[in-house]
Amino acid sequence: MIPVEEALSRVLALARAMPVETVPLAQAAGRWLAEPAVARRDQPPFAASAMDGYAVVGPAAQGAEFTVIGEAGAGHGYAGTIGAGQALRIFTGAPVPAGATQIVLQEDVARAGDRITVQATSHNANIRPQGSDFHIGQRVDPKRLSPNDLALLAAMNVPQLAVRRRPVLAIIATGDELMMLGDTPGPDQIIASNSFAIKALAEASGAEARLLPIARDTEPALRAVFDLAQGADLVVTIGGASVGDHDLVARVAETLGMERAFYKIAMRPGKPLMAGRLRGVPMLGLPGNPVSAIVCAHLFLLPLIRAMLGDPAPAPATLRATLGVDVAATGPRTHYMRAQVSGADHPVITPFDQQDSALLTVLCAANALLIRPLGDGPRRAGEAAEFLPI
Ligand SMILES: Nc1nc2c(c(=O)[nH]1)N[C@H]1C(S)=C(S)[C@@H](COP(=O)(O)OP(=O)(O)OC[C@H]3O[C@@H](n4cnc5c(N)ncnc54)[C@H](O)[C@@H]3O)O[C@H]1N2
Ligand code: MOO
Repeated sequence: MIPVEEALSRVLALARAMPVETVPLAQAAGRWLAEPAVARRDQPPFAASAMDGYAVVGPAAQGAEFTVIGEAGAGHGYAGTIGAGQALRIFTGAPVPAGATQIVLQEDVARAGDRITVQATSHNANIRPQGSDFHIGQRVDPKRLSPNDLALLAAMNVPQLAVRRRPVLAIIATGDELMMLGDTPGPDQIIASNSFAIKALAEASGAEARLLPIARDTEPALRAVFDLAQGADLVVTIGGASVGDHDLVARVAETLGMERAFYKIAMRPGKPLMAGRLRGVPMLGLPGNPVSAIVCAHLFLLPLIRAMLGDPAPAPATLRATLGVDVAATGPRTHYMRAQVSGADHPVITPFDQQDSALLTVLCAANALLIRPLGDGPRRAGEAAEFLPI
């Protein structure tokens, strides 16, 4: 058994950056930008009015009078220049005319024909200078693209983006007891439920996941499903990782040439995790117990996917909280306890009493994994602890 940190660094060492492809901006949400994108214009491209009102040569004090000589709207600038005593009717987003230094809010003037009288002194210019958001040439560096990033890049007039290709993840559930959702389970069977969590987690992290047929517990069946995984960028098996007579994953993967990075980790749940390189791509053998498989996905699969997509800091980001209850000493494995964190400013974390790695209901009630380091002594309520939000 190797420590979790060592296992993670060996998993990340399996990652190769995905190739780059170009996609239209409208299809780039959630994708990983691979190369800097560069603004092709200033924003705003001209000094723009921030308010509906009147452009004048300021400062406009209470009682000042101006003659309105024209109008500018968003998309319709005014070609002339504003001089002392003159005002231009102007609307939010319109280019500020030459000469004007202040936009007086329409609420702050009284208008009679083409004359306006300022009712209240204001020192706000209400003008957004040219380039006050960004300048031509400003870069957006590689990152995962949020909806906000897409708005920024669109404003920068960048229609195409160089992004990492999504890694294709092949998911192989193994075991004679498993049935596909929708089929009728026999008396000794359960639904292959883990695959759906793994698929959803991987897709939320930027991969494209494919559920392969369930592999029965024979070497030829497993080999046949491994063959179906060819072409994937990443292979994940679920189950069959332990020491039982029917746990064939390691044996079959090795006959297919898997170079093992490690097998077995000092963690709970997830001890029988296996990792390596199979037919040129990373492979993770997740344990079958539902919570073990899903916890291992958070700790190893998602960081691996992030590393393949170019994330420079792919490791899981942990947070700190105060223990809500006393906790017992840990054994020789780091324990990832299903827990509830509450309180935004001063988070308090409380693990569930039930920690069996088969309990999906407990996992679903949890919003965090309380990390109890291996070999740690008992801890009292009120002490600090680390957790991983899930
Ligand atoms: N003698 C020992 N027995 C076990 C050990 C051990 O060290 N010595 N380790 C235990 C630990 S820890 C785990 S975790 C499990 C993992 O075993 P496997 O990876 O071989 O998983 P399976 O035996 O195939 O299945 C375990 C459990 O999970 C259910 N399962 C499997 N796949 C799925 C799926 N896709 N969806 C939902 N549920 C699934 C399966 O039916 C079993 O109930 O081994 C312990 N045993
Ligand atoms: O991964 Mo195993 O559940 O440690 O139960």
